[in-house]
Amino acid sequence: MSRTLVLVRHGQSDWNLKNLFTGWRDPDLTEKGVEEAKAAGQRLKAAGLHFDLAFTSVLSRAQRTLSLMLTELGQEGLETIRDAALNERDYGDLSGLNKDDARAKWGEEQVHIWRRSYDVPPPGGESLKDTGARVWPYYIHKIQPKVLAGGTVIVAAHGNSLRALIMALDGLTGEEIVVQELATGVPVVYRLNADSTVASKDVLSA
Ligand SMILES: O=C(O)[C@@H](CO)OP(=O)(O)O
Repeated sequence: MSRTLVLVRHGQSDWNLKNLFTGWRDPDLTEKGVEEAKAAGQRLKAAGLHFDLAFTSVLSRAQRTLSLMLTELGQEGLETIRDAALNERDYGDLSGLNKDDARAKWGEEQVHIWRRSYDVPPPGGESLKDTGARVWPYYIHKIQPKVLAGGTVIVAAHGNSLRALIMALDGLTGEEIVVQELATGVPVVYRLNADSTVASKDVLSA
């Protein structure tokens, strides 16, 4: 029984590089992002992982990251389910704004609250709690059953949709998740027990 779940945040996007709030906007990967995705695939291969199913969002940066990893793994044709439930948190009115310009306008503290607090949404957007409200049911109903059936499953998604998932898997509180960051292109490998609790967690960093 493999019961393995791998989470990977997409490689650097063009808007990560430009320091813009991205959310549901759809920039492509940068060259660095492409290299990060390939390196993630190589690390998964070196760890001996072979996947039964993939999940990703409907956004290009996550889909392309998945496709680049699967090419490295020699699994280009892997069955893949794409769903907006795994999209990045919606940044609302901040989408497309420069993060430093936002700090200059609203102050460092307010921008940090919008970016990292658990339940304060940015104007017109989603808080991490709101993001979890769509990610957690999707995980419980669609992803977890495949893992508990013994599968090896990869999820290529986004900084905040994956932080919401990690909060649930690791049993973190709203205060504890605030300081958790997720690097681009770094696979996090969970092995689950039959009762769905986490048996082990390994971060495959460079
Ligand atoms: O802009 C975004 O959508 C996210 C992820 O890049 O940024 P933040 O780190 O502010 O949550």
